[in-house]
Amino acid sequence: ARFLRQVMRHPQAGDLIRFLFVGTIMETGRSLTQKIPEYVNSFFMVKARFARGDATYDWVSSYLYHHQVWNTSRDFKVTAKDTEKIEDREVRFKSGDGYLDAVYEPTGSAPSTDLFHWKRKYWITISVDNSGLMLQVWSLRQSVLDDLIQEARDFYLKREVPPPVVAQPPPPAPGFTTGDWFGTQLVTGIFDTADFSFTWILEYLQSQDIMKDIKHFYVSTRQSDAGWSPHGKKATVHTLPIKGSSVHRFRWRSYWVQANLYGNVASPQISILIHSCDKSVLLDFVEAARLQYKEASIAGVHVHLTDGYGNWGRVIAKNRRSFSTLILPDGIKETLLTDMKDFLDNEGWYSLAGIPHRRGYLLFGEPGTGKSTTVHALAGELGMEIYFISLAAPGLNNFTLGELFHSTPPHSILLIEDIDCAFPLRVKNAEDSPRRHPSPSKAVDEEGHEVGMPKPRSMVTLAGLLNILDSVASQEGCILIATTNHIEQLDPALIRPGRIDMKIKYSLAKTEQLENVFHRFYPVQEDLSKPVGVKSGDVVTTEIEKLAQKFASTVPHSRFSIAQVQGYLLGWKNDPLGAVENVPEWIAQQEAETMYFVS
Ligand SMILES: Nc1ncnc2c1ncn2[C@@H]1O[C@H](COP(=O)(O)OP(=O)(O)OP(=O)(O)O)[C@@H](O)[C@H]1O
Repeated sequence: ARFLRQVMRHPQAGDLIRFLFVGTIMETGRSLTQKIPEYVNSFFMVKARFARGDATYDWVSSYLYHHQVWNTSRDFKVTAKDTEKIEDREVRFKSGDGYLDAVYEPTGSAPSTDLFHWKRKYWITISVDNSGLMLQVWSLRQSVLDDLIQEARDFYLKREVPPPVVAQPPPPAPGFTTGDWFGTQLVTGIFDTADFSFTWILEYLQSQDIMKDIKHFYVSTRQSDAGWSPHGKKATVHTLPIKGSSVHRFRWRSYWVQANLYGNVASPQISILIHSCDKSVLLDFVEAARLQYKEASIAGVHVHLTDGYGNWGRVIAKNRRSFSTLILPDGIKETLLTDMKDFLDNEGWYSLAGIPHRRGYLLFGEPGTGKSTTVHALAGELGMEIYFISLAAPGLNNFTLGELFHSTPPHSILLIEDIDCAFPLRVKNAEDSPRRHPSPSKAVDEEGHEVGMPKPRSMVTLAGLLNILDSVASQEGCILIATTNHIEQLDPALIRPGRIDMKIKYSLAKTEQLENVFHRFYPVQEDLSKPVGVKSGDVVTTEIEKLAQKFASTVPHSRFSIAQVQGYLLGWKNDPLGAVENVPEWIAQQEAETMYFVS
């Protein structure tokens, strides 16, 4: 204490204390003058930061752009672009002279600050820098910011200008993935040719006129592939967008969608990016495409062909064949149709009974008697698609056939034409042998065919085919229809119930069928005195019935196929009288030809 008193008595000590005191007060005052505005600011202001790449950034910036907040900007990036595909936050000129236009964008390289009077009520300070946007709303309430963002979002969803292009997705994996690469505001679906959904999506995009600005095409006049044609089956020239040519943005329902077409002609791919967080929107999109495709296939019949590598490839759209034009002996058509409908309607019964829900039909008989025609007519009548397999197709073996069976969608018709070609051709000296086909128990070569037997026309073996028919690969809910001209060449194991449940024999034309074919060529309409299209002199509607009977009684029954009779009638398509009068000559000619070939 004595030391302290001595120090205080020192003349400079008082100055030092005063200095410290005044210094402290000044420093406190200085920091208060700094803190008070910050405090006042934060008290009267709500701040929000929006990062580039985030959906909120897109909403708010497009909203502000629309309200001309950046009209005062003095720092632009200028690029030449096609202004038909204009993006937000760009000043645009449209010259219409076919050249690209100059497009201005605020650079954001140096921070800039603008003031926005929102709703003539709230002042908002807006700063832009490289990382994004900063908003300061002059208000005590955060709800003002909430309202602003909500309004920006609503504006964004309703606006007519598409959102910015999203970069091409990485190499696709089949199926759906939700916005892994782009953040949670995008839902992405990838579709490639190997999957049926590819055709649905492509046709859907084309039907919405979405690809009208594509500039590079693969052009083909040969393929009748419904998938690629913008005008369906009527077009004679088909176009397939080529790699790198297309990114399309469009509005679907209330969402913005970006469709990218990429890959090459052999394996094109489509990715669909939807500006939404909700995966179900993508599922709805696919469903809409599927339904449209289904409607189109009700108008016609889609036939899927194989690509030789175990995949379903091209799709052909065929005209729907009316069931009434199918001419079979009484009751056959009705039996087939009723049986198939019953099968399709009773899936639940099959599962309760523990029986695999699949059904097989064998249509056998002479060529040209209507087996393939029956399948087409049934597909049209039941609204089903045909998946067509020829066992003699190059590249088809037990493995690829299994793959095809496995990837056939339920509720379709799997058609195997000429199923006998999987087995060795009959040889004369083997004719009477009880077993003419390779037995799984006999020695087989490396391709699975029995040693010593004549080579079959297909790489698919009987054992392989039986395995596939029984295996789980065989799709449930499918109708298998096999056709053959040589039922006698089929192994009994192949056509036993469970594999083939119903066998229908197709015979050469009987009298009633001949009459029917005649009527099909010269249809009669009640209000016309002449049959439709008939030119020959005196024939009137009432006479057609008599002519049909005469024709049917002149042509020997069970001698000619409907295809042969049809071929003859085509030569007289406007002249029923001529057809009847000249038919004996045609018959004699046919018989002479048959004798010539037999001898
Ligand atoms: N029963 C039929 N009803 C209607 N048209 C038929 C009938 N049979 C044959 N045709 C006509 O003949 C043509 C050939 O018929 P389709 O191809 O159906 O015969 P197929 O029995 O399948 O012959 P293949 O055994 O040679 O394949 C078709 O254009 C079809 O219009």
